[in-house]
Amino acid sequence: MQTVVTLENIHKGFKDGEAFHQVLNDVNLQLHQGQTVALTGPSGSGKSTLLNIIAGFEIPDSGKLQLVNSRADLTDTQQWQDKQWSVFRRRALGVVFQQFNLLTPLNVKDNIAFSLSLDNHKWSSWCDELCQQLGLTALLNRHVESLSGGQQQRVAIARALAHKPALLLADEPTGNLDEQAGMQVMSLLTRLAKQSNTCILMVTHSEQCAEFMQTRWHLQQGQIVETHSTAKHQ
Ligand SMILES: Nc1ncnc2c1ncn2[C@@H]1O[C@H](COP(=O)(O)OP(=O)(O)OP(=O)(O)O)[C@@H](O)[C@H]1O
Repeated sequence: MQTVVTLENIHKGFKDGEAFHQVLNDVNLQLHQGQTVALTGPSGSGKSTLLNIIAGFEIPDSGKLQLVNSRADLTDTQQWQDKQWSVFRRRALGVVFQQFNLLTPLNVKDNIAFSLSLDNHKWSSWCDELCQQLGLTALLNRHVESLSGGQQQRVAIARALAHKPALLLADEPTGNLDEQAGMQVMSLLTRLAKQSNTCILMVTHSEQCAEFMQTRWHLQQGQIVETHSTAKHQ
């Protein structure tokens, strides 16, 4: 199976006044095509930091991060400049973070189409299917700022999956939804990711959301201390 991410001996800390707070302390992991993982752990344990490192929004203090490139090989990111990071993000990565970062002057369709256009993709039947399954078809011409939090969350998911990324990083992707809507979105997200063979690494505090992923990784004291299979809904 194609490996899409490897982290070897990753360390990351932040200065806190005079003190130094070690957040990730020798993290090692691999993610493969189509694999789905729930990342859990106490508040402040470094879950978002780990996602930010994989997305290139934070640079590790030490260690090796390899990511899949456009030829489906793994590449060491140490020498990557902004250009290589942006190519990786628009070709291989989808993100659904807590702030949706939707383009508020645009409507739903243009938000999704804009992100596709960054890598010269056009609207396809897959986009129609995504929108239909996410209940967005009737909302395509609505400005995103007029949508509810839950509707915006579904737009963020459609935008993240429209280019069939090799990797989806999701940080509490159902955080703005009530329990029933959250479960529906999780079910859709995992089904759609399966259709595009996308690997998902999802941060969650919700036991029920975690059960939609095949595997559970628990982050504590800077390390992934526990891994086991969950996959209740597979
Ligand atoms: N840019 C930053 N500058 C300084 N400290 C930071 C920065 N980013 C994260 N931290 C600190 O690193 C630690 C881990 O933060 P992180 O957001 O990764 O945790 P988390 O596990 O995602 O937490 P939560 O579940 O509450 O969202 C926290 O103590 C946080 O204050």
